[in-house]
Amino acid sequence: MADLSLAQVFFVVIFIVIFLLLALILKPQSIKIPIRNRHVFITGGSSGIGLALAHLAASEGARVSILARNVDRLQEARDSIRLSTGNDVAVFPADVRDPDAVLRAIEEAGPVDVLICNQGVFVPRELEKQELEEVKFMIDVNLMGTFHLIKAALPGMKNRKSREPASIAIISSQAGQVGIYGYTAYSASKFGLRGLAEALQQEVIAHNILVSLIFPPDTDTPGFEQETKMRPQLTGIIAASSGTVKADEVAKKTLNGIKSGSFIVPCNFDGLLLAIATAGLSPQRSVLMALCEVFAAGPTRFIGLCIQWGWYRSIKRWYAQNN
Ligand SMILES: NC(=O)C1=CN([C@@H]2O[C@H](COP(=O)(O)OP(=O)(O)OC[C@H]3O[C@@H](n4cnc5c(N)ncnc54)[C@H](OP(=O)(O)O)[C@@H]3O)[C@@H](O)[C@H]2O)C=CC1
Ligand SMILES: CCCCCCCCCCCCCCCC(=O)[C@@H](N)CO
Repeated sequence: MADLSLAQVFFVVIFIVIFLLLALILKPQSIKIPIRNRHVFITGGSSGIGLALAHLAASEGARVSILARNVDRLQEARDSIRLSTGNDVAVFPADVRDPDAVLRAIEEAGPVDVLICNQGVFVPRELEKQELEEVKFMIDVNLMGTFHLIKAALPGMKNRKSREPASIAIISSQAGQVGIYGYTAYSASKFGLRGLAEALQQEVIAHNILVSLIFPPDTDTPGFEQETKMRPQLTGIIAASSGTVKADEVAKKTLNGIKSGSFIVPCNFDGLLLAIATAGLSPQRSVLMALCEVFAAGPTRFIGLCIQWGWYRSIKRWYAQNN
C-alpha cells in the first residue's frame, strides 16, 4: 500500500470535515413532495413546457389545472391530456397581467398544493431596437404575472389541510442566470424571478412550502419556434453554448426538482455547470450538490471566464463582418 503523504492526509481530513459540516448545516434535507392526488396548478399549460408538465403531472395522478389566455388552445390541451392519460384537467382562461382575473381563477380552482409559474413571453431584440412597450410586456407577463399568481395562491397554500409540504415552482431560464445579447428585457425579467424566489423561500419555509427555480436552456416549443425566426444572430450563437432540449425533458427535470424540494433546478449538463458557477447565496438542500459547489467554485469560474472570452470574440467578429 502506498504511503499517504502529509498533504494527502490533510486534504482528506479537510474534505471530510467540510462534508460533515455541510451535512450538519443543510436543513431541511431529503424532502419528498408527493404530487399524486394533489392539486397542481400550471400557468402556460396550453403549450410547450407547460403542456409537457401538465401531461406528466396528470399521468402521475395529480389533479391538474392549467391557465393561459387562449381558450381554444386550453381546450385542445385538455383533450390531448385526456386522450393520453385518461385524466381530466381543469382549464382557466386568464391573462396573468390581470391580478383580479388571476385571483378569480385560483379561487375557482381551489387550494393549490403545487403552483408552477411557467407562463412566459420572449421578444429577443437589441435594447436600442426594442420598443419600451415590448420591454414592459416581458416584465409584466414574466415577472409581475408571477407576483400576481403567488399573491393569489399563497393564502390557500398556507391554510391547506394536508400536512405534506407544498411547492411554488418558477420557470426562469438560463438567460436568468447569465445576461445574453438580445435578452436585456427578457434576462431582466428572469433575473427578477431569482430575487423573488430567494426572498420568498425565507418567508414561506415556516409553512413548509418549498420554492423551486427552474433554469431551462433553449427548448423545442411553439414559442421557441417563433423566437428563432426573429432573434438576432448573435443571440442564437451565444445561446448555442448550451444546446437545445426537448420540452418533455425539461418537464421531467422540473417535476423531479419539485418532488425532491430542490431550490435550483438545472435542465442539462451545461445547466448544471452554470448552476454551480452562479450558486451565490441560494439555498442548497443536497449535501452532494453543496460539496460540488464548494470544491468546483474556482474551476467553474475559470470555465465561465473562458466562455465569456469566446462570447466576446464572437461579438467582435460579428460586428467586424456586419458593419
Ligand atoms: N422555449 C425555450 O427556449 C425556453 C423557455 N423558457 C421559459 O419557459 C416558459 C414556457 O416557455 P415555452 O413553453 O417555450 O412557451 P410557449 O410560447 O410555447 O407557451 C407559453 C405559454 O404561456 C401562456 N401565456 C403567455 N402569455 C400569457 C399571459 N399573459 N397570461 C397567461 N398565460 C400566458 C401561453 O398561452 P396563451 O398565449 O394562450 O396565453 C402558453 O400556454 C416561459 O416562461 C419561458 O420564458 C425558459 C428557457 C428556454
Ligand atoms: C461555467 C459553465 C457555463 C456553461 C455554459 C453556459 C451557457 C449559457 C447559455 C445561455 C443560453 C440562454 C438560453 C435562453 C433560453 C431562453 O430562455 C429563450 N429560448 C427564450 O425562451
